[in-house]
Amino acid sequence: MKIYLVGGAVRDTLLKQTVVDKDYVVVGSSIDEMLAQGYQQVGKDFPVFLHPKTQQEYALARTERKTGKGYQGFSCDANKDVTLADDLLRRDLTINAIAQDSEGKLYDPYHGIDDIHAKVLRHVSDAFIEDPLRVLRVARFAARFHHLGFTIAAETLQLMTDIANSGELEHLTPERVWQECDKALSSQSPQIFFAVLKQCQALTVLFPEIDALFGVPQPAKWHPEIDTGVHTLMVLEQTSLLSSNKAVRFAALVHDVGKGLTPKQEWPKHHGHGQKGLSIIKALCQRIRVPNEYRDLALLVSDQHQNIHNAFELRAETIVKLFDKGDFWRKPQRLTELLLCCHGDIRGRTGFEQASYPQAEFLQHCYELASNVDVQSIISAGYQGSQIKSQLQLTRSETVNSYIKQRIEQ
Ligand SMILES: Nc1ccn([C@@H]2O[C@H](COP(=O)(O)OP(=O)(O)OP(=O)(O)O)[C@@H](O)[C@H]2O)c(=O)n1
Ligand SMILES: [Mg+2]
Repeated sequence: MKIYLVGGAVRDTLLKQTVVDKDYVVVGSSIDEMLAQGYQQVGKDFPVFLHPKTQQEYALARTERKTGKGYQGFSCDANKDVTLADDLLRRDLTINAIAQDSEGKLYDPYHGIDDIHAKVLRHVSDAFIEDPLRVLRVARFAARFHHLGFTIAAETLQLMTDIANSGELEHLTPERVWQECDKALSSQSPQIFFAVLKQCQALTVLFPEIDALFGVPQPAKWHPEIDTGVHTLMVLEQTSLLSSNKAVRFAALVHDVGKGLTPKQEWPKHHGHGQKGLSIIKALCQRIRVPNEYRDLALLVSDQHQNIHNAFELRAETIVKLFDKGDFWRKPQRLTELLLCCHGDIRGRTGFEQASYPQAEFLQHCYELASNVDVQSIISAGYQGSQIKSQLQLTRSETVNSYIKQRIEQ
């Protein structure tokens, strides 16, 4: 048998990127032989094993044939005669179909190295369409390598569009969709993931809530880019530049989904869109199993972003109530996360990419002052039971109020 390093590790080395995990392909072996050598089989449907010591993934070279719908409808053949070239042929992209032997020699029958130099994401063969998850994978690689200048080959984008239009994406499990989305959110340019899904018509199937924002206008005075879908991806881009926190990026993505519900006759205004968005966000998060931590921040951002933009017009009492509602006394980082999204929202407009956001500093200062109010002194002053809470709120509001007055006088 012969073992080759394959996939991400070879690609990322050639791209001079950090190698995350190592995948190996084993040619000329069998399940029994692998087990006899101490490898542990992990794949139920695929002959994939873990190395007894390193725990890295070793897969028998295989060919695949689609037998049913979705991710699981595969039958695979991993007999001893399957060659390296056969195995590489069934892989998604040419840049992922380069193998390297233990001496460092590269095997590249489908010209992945040329595509690395040309910065092209190109499918290897027609087998591409057999796995609908690849639509999401390619969108994710486009997001991950966007800063290096990578684009998707026209023929590959066409195949992705064909898959999207075939209805195959509907068979992907919610967990797989979220897994790809979550990885895309940690890439350098998450907005490209969604832009690519839009381009190949997969967005309407996978994220109809986001797709619905394209073609919805906003007032040109505040939004020179006008289109809400365009704005949404700009906000995701700008927020991602401000923060690598995936929950923050997700909240940025969905902050304006409520605008998709505005009746046409009210366009380009979107009264109360932040509150209208809440039910959409809840349904989206339930559908694709978004973690609660992401969902809760997204709900907060949708609900509060307009309020936060208007921070300088808010009364002290309203500001303190906002801190209560967001549970910031227990989770101070949530205020920071909310403010990052709001800053990204302001920057995610044509011509505002460098805008500062004084509301953030202002509210952070209000928060610090309010959280310094000492509960103990309220208790010592003789307040009891529910009085403590209302007195605490009152004192916090007074503290914030004197800061506001002092700011205005300056
Ligand atoms: N749906 C899929 C999943 C994986 N692969 C192949 O299996 C390899 C390993 O898959 P994976 O570890 O998921 O991706 P990597 O390309 O290694 O990228 P990463 O660095 O994210 O692990 C890929 O390179 C690709 O050759 C594929 O062709 N089709
Ligand atoms: Mg890998």
